[in-house]
Amino acid sequence: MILLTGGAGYIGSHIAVVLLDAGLDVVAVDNLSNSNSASLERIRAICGRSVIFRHADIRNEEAIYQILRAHDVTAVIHLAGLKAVGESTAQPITYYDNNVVGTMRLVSAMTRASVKTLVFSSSATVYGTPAYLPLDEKHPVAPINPYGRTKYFIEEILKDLHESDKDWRIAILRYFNPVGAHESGLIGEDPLDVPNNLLPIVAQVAIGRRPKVHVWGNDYDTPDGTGIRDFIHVVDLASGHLSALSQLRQPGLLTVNLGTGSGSSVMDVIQTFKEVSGRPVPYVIDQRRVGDVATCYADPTLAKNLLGWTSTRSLTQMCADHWHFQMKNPNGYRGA
Ligand SMILES: NC(=O)c1ccc[n+]([C@@H]2O[C@H](COP(=O)([O-])OP(=O)(O)OC[C@H]3O[C@@H](n4cnc5c(N)ncnc54)[C@H](O)[C@@H]3O)[C@@H](O)[C@H]2O)c1
Ligand SMILES: O=c1ccn([C@@H]2O[C@H](COP(=O)(O)OP(=O)(O)O[C@H]3O[C@H](CO)[C@H](O)[C@H](O)[C@H]3O)[C@@H](O)[C@H]2O)c(=O)[nH]1
Repeated sequence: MILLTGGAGYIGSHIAVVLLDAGLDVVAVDNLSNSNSASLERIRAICGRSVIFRHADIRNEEAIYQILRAHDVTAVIHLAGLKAVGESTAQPITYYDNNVVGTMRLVSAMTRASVKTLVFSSSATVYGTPAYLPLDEKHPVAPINPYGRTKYFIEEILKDLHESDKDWRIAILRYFNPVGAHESGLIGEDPLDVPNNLLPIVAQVAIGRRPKVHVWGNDYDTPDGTGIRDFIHVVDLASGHLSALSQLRQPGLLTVNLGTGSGSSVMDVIQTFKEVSGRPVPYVIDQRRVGDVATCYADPTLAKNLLGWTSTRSLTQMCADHWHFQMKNPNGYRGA
């Protein structure tokens, strides 16, 4: 049995599908602070079987311990956390409490239950401003906001834990920019508030929920002047977790990028989305957003060599699947 924290969320729901499809059993823990339990019903519709759901907070060590014991959990995939960069700057203590303290309570419960296999969701945001590209795992880490620092501190805590007890099997996965949705259109990204990330904004403009995309700067040192990111299909990202679990059959700690290795600009995304949706995507050029870097993409070689994992889905597929979910669920899971 795999415990999936944050299992009702965007990436968690896609990981649940990949795990169930691989024949594994899943217990999902989520406090639903940024998600809707409707996603869990949709998982059942896709896979023909369910995840077990426990509504709990990862900071509740006793509750997590009881769940680990009751379900004979052998490994944990840990996604639960807060992820909005701007909010983390306004509310740093909330972020440190939820993400860092939450992870400490979780690993304490795991230690008590003798469950020592952990896959952790980190982020390319730990690299901060790239000193060189593509970003490999040896690139220095220097996050530039509290959210990024929570990920960095958790990585360090997990390394210390592994140093202290070599029985631990830990995979730290640094995600680049997850986008898209399951091909069924049943699960996808459903931001509860105004989205910050590019794809959900573009999708909401294409469907008419917002008037236009604000392109944050077209004066970067990139071919079209707009920012470049390594967008990765969420289903490819999810399958990387299955590969990481297989690799953790031996004790050890690994830190691996999950990205495609190629970058697309903001204008590439808008143009591709326009093509796959057949809808206009009006945009306006605006000031640069504070804290943004010009270009960020992964060197995915280690993931290939160590995990035997590579991403396979194109930007067109990412936009098409994102659009499919948006069309089927114009108001997200609300009303589902
Ligand atoms: N989406 C991205 O761009 C991105 C990029 C890099 C890393 N990540 C990381 O991946 C993970 C999942 O991200 P996502 O995009 O699916 O976000 P999400 O908000 O959709 O999912 C996170 C889930 O965790 C739950 N949660 C939050 N705090 C909790 C707590 N204390 N106890 C129990 N549940 C809690 C939320 O309700 C939510 O369902 C996060 O850790 C995030 O930092 C995301
Ligand atoms: O309305 C928008 C939103 C975004 N952008 C641009 O689109 C690109 C991508 O922006 P996102 O906000 O979608 O993604 P970021 O790369 O800024 O950040 C995301 O990916 C990072 C990892 O690379 C971290 O995980 C971070 O938490 C997560 O939000 C940037 O050039 C940004 O300026 C716009 O032009 N307009």
